[in-house]
Amino acid sequence: MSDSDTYKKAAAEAALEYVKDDMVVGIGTGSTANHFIDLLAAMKGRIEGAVASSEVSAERLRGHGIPVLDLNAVGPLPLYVDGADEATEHLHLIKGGGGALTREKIVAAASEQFVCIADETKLVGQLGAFPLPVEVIPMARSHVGRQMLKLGGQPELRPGFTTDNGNLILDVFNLEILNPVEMEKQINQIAGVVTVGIFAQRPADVLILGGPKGVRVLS
Ligand SMILES: O=C[C@H](O)[C@H](O)[C@H](O)COP(=O)(O)O
Repeated sequence: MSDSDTYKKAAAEAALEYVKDDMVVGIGTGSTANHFIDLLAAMKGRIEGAVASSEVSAERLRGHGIPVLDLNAVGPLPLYVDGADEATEHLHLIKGGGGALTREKIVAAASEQFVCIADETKLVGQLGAFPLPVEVIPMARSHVGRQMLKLGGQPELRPGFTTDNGNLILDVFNLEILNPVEMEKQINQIAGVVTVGIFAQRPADVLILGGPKGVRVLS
């Protein structure tokens, strides 16, 4: 296992303490969330099940025998655990490197507590070095791309990628995200945008960072 993977796993392990008996747990997507899913398997008899933020996570949960439930059938969730591509000390995030941002934002919005797990290299002073994923309706691809140029970013269509919702991803390079809450609102309002990968209006509640010196918790 690489160092980065070891740190991701350590963060995932630390998140297990937020899981309580009989919970339905919201589950994210990506390599860090995968560690969490694998560790959660040991608790499968104690939780009611999980709501997945992607088909790939649902598959992995089922592979461990963890029941995957429909968000509409379970109502608000007590806990959501997911990774991030970038995080600030204000617990604002960029997510969507794996393309699952829309369902992730839905599950985060429907959860009382959002515990974000990551290796400590994800902690940044300002969001935006990671190209910002924006999920768009296919016919709006060019229109949204032009609006991103006006905001100062360079959009690139993620090649050969379709989201679980049948849409496309624009990865927007070099955006200066000085005010994540405002930028999230502004991009969300562009016609054809399904979801922008800034998670600031609903930030994480807890950020668990794994690193060479152990695990650090920001909240
Ligand atoms: O769409 C994917 C998600 O937002 C992931 O949580 C994010 O890309 C981080 O992934 P990883 O844990 O693999 O670094």
